[in-house]
Amino acid sequence: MALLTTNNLSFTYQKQIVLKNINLSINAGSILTILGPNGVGKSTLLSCLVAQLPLAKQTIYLDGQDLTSLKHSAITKKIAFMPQKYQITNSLTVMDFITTARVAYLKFYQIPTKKDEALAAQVLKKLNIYSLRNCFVNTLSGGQMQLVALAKALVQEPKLLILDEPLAALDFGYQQLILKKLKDLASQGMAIMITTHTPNHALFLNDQVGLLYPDHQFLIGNCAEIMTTANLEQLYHCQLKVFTTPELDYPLCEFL
Ligand SMILES: Nc1ncnc2c1ncn2[C@@H]1O[C@H](COP(=O)(O)OP(=O)(O)OP(=O)(O)O)[C@@H](O)[C@H]1O
Repeated sequence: MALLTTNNLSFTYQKQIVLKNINLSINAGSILTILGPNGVGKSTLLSCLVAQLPLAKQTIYLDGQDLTSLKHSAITKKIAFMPQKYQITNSLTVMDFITTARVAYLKFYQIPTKKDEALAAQVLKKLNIYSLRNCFVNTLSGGQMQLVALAKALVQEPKLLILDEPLAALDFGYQQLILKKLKDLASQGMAIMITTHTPNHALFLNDQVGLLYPDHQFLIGNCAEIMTTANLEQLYHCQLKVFTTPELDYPLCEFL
C-alpha cells in the first residue's frame, strides 16, 4: 500500500485555482521530485499534503487514513515538512531549535531527553554542520539555515520527508552531499518528496518525477519517461536539451 496518495486533489485560493485533480502516490523507499515554473503551485501542493491548508475530505490518504480525520500529532509522527522559508522570530541555538522536532514524541511539557539530543547531534554531524550546534538560528546565513531546517526535519524521524526547495540556497558541494543523503535515506526505506527548480536534481535522484504545468496539468511517472527535452521545454518555455554523457549513468539537462 502507498504511504501517501491523493485522490483528485484540487485547491483554490479565493478565486484562483492552483491545483486541479492532482493524483499522485508515494511509497516507502521512493523519491518523488516535483518541478514546475514559479507560482505554479508546488508549495501549495506540499502544504496540502501536510494539512496546512483547508482540505476537502477524502482527497489525501496517509497510510490509508483520510488526512482530514487525523490529529496534527498523528501526522507529525509520520510526516516531516521543511518549508521553503522559516520565519525565525526566536533566538534558540541550533541544537535547541532542531530538538523541538521531537515534540511529536514527547508528552505535554516534557523537554527533549538525552537520547533526543544524541540523535540531533548525530544528524548535525551527518549533514556536516555540527560546528553550528551552539549558534543562534537568527544569526545563520541563508544556506546554513536551510541545512539546519533539513536537520530539524530529519530529527523528527519521519516515514515521509517533504522538502520545499531544500537545495535552493546551498553551494554546489552541499547540493551533492544532500542529494546523496536523500538517496541513502530512501534506500533505508524513507519516502521523500522534494521540489526544485533544477532539472539536474531530478535526473540525479532518478526516481519518480512530477511536472506541474501552468494549465494545472500534472504529469507524473518514472524519471526517464518524464524528464524528456520536449516535456521540459513545454514546462519552462525555453530551449534546453536532456542528454547523456559517457561519464555519468544518469542524463543531464542544459540550456541551449
Ligand atoms: N496565501 C496565499 N493567498 C493567495 N494566493 C496565494 C497564497 N499563497 C500562494 N498563492 C498563489 O498561489 C499560486 C501558487 O503559489 P505557490 O507558492 O504554491 O507556487 P510555487 O510553484 O511554489 O512557486 P515558486 O516556485 O515561485 O516558489 C501563486 O499564484 C501564488 O501567488
